[in-house]
Amino acid sequence: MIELKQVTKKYGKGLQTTEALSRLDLTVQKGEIFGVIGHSGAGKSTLIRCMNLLERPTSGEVWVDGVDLTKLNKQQLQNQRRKIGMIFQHFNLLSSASVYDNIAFPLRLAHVDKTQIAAKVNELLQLVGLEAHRDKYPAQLSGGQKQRVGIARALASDPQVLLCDEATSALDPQTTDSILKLLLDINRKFHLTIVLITHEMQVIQSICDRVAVIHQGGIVEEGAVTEVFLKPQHPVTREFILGQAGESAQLALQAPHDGSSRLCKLTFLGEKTYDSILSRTARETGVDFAILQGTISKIKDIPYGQLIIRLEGDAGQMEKTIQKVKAEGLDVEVLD
Ligand SMILES: Nc1ncnc2c1ncn2[C@@H]1O[C@H](COP(=O)(O)OP(=O)(O)OP(=O)(O)O)[C@@H](O)[C@H]1O
Repeated sequence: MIELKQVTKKYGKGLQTTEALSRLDLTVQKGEIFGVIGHSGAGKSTLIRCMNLLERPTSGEVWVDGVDLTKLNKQQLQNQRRKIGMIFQHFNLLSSASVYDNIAFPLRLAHVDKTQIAAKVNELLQLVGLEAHRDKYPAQLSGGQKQRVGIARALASDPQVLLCDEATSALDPQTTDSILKLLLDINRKFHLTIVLITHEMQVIQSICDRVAVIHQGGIVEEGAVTEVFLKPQHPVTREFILGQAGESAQLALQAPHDGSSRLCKLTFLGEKTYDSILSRTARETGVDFAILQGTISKIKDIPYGQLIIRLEGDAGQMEKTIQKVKAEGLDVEVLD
């Protein structure tokens, strides 16, 4: 659906040049929710703004729905952009226009007739749950309501892609959840491809199917959220995930432990999350275990659990335990 090929973006000239993106390749599939995560200055905003040519890449190609946007003239680009909606961290609403008029704005620009506009805006107001607020002005709305207007406006021209530029970063956690839920509903209802950028792993974990980690203008890790989240490879990805698990994982690793014990991290995914594989296996092999840290959560709607345990007992039996739980489908990382 979206393909970036060897995209480089440089800002400034001569000695003042900053290379925000360096020969970056990225593919987003139709209908998926794709997240890009990275620290401040990594190139996230530049990347998402290159996807609709709000920023024109210095070199490289940007393909959306089979068309290379970088090759289009102004009129062709304008037409193609109707397929790509965008929402922003600070909403970018027209402050002197009502909720209704903000949503109607792109339709009026496209010379859609009045009756059709009314029908479409009413439908969108209902979709985002703002029917009761249609005549209010942005200043009279909460942050979450403003973002709902932003979403409705972005959907007015029935786009195939929705780009979300830090869309929940200005919102409190509860409002963030409600906006993420709305994005997920829209994705499922309309099979809309969604690309979002964020610096919060929680956002990726809640709604994304795939994720790319961006660092210094390049993608350092990419894959299904379950893969990247549960088995992070790159140090930057590990930082994001460890940042989330917080202090408790660090404390677990400091537990007393010697040659006659092994520290292991077990990952349970899907239905296995609720299975008693560990105690069953330990009973069979006769080893003991201490649970040092545990998490249970969801990645989108897939449950997962992670345990840091200390196995204690005969070396051979500890090894047998590890092999058995692996054979039962758990992922085991021997930490020490
Ligand atoms: N208009 C600009 N002119 C010059 N340099 C820029 C411009 N926009 C971005 N940059 C630089 O490009 C790099 C990437 O910036 P970008 O805004 O894409 O990162 P980001 O990951 O979105 O950061 P943040 O999370 O802080 O918004 C940074 O070094 C930034 O200073």
